[in-house]
Amino acid sequence: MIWLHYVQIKKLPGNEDIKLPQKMSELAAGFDVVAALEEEVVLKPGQRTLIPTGLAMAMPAGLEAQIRPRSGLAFKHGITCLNTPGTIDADYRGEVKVLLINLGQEPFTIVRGERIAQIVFQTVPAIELTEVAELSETVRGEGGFGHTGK
Ligand SMILES: O=c1ccn([C@H]2C[C@H](O)[C@@H](COP(=O)(O)OP(=O)(O)OP(=O)(O)O)O2)c(=O)[nH]1
Repeated sequence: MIWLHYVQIKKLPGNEDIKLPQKMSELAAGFDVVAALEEEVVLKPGQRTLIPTGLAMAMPAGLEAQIRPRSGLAFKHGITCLNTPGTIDADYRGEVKVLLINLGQEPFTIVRGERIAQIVFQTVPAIELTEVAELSETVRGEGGFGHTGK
């Protein structure tokens, strides 16, 4: 069964022309989001920039939204999200922004309305942290960071 979550989304003033995040196929996990830039931005190799989406959201408690790169932009141009996955908290009411970085060799131009990233919604488990003096024992113990070899 598919549980439907209701997320409110608002176009910020001056962004009435901006498309709402859109699934590009029936079962796509992500909603593509577009750049709400007033003027085009040229991202030089190694440069990062915060791109506005012109949108704000309100999710029910227990959801988060992740801002993830688009694989096509990453593969063809080296454009990715620096903080991937970016976290949008359910109580955040500011403009959703996308932190892009150009890891490619060429300058990359971003224009208004271009699909720059995707939003994937996730449920967040309710967690309560309990401080303890001793942790339960496991076979792995403190092994990590490649302790099982290649
Ligand atoms: O890619 C992102 C990441 C974050 N945000 C917004 C929504 C999120 O709820 C808020 C805070 O993000 P985060 O917790 O990652 O940032 P922080 O560096 O811990 O800042 P803060 O002290 O404002 O929480 O910024 C975005 O718009 N895009």
